[in-house]
Amino acid sequence: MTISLNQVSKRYQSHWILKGIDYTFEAGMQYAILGANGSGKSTLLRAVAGMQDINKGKIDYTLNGKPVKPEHVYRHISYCAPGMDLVEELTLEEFLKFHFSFKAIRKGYGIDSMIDEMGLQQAAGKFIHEFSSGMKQRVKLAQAFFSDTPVLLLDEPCSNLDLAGVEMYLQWLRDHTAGRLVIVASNDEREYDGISRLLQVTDYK
Ligand SMILES: Nc1ncnc2c1ncn2[C@@H]1O[C@H](COP(=O)(O)OP(=O)(O)OP(=O)(O)O)[C@@H](O)[C@H]1O
Repeated sequence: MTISLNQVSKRYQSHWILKGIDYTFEAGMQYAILGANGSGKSTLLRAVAGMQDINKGKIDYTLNGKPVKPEHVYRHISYCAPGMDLVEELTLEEFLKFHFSFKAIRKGYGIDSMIDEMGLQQAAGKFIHEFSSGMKQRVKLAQAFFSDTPVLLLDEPCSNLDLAGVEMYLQWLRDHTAGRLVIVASNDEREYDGISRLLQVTDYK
């Protein structure tokens, strides 16, 4: 999917956070959105995901040369952010089965092999409300990476991860992104290792 931003601007109350963004995220490419705390990275990523209204401008989505209606965009996007909720009353296995009853799973993977990749075999039957913050972050990353979508949007993907978790993330970034549009919002260099297309939100103030 290609996502084109045309003069996209966003304000909260009277304060403009982003102004006049003209930028195209090309299908199959990897990008990082960079900027200081509070500069608007998460806001921009949510707008790209169709989850955040904008005050000016337009965002166009094209899949295999055909326009996608904004109300259908969510079907093609996987999104992961620290603030997003998991269904904590479910066990890990139940949660993954629930999530992947709505979104197709990437070819060659099943619930068990995914839990293996997450390094959470011992926690498969445990309730998510009993997980640590780093374990929850692994689950959030997995439900995004292993969904069979052409777009992967990752906000601060290494939040709460230990070193092994960061390695797991970087491995997934190498293994599960071929042919997908990947956009990482970050101010941690490890999170966009190897990504050369960088968008600075401070250029749009
Ligand atoms: N719902 C909201 N209502 C009012 N202001 C908001 C809202 N959400 C974000 N903001 C403000 O918009 C600005 C950008 O926030 P945003 O979360 O996009 O920044 P960020 O670059 O992702 O920050 P960080 O690196 O700390 O995650 C901040 O000043 C924030 O206070």
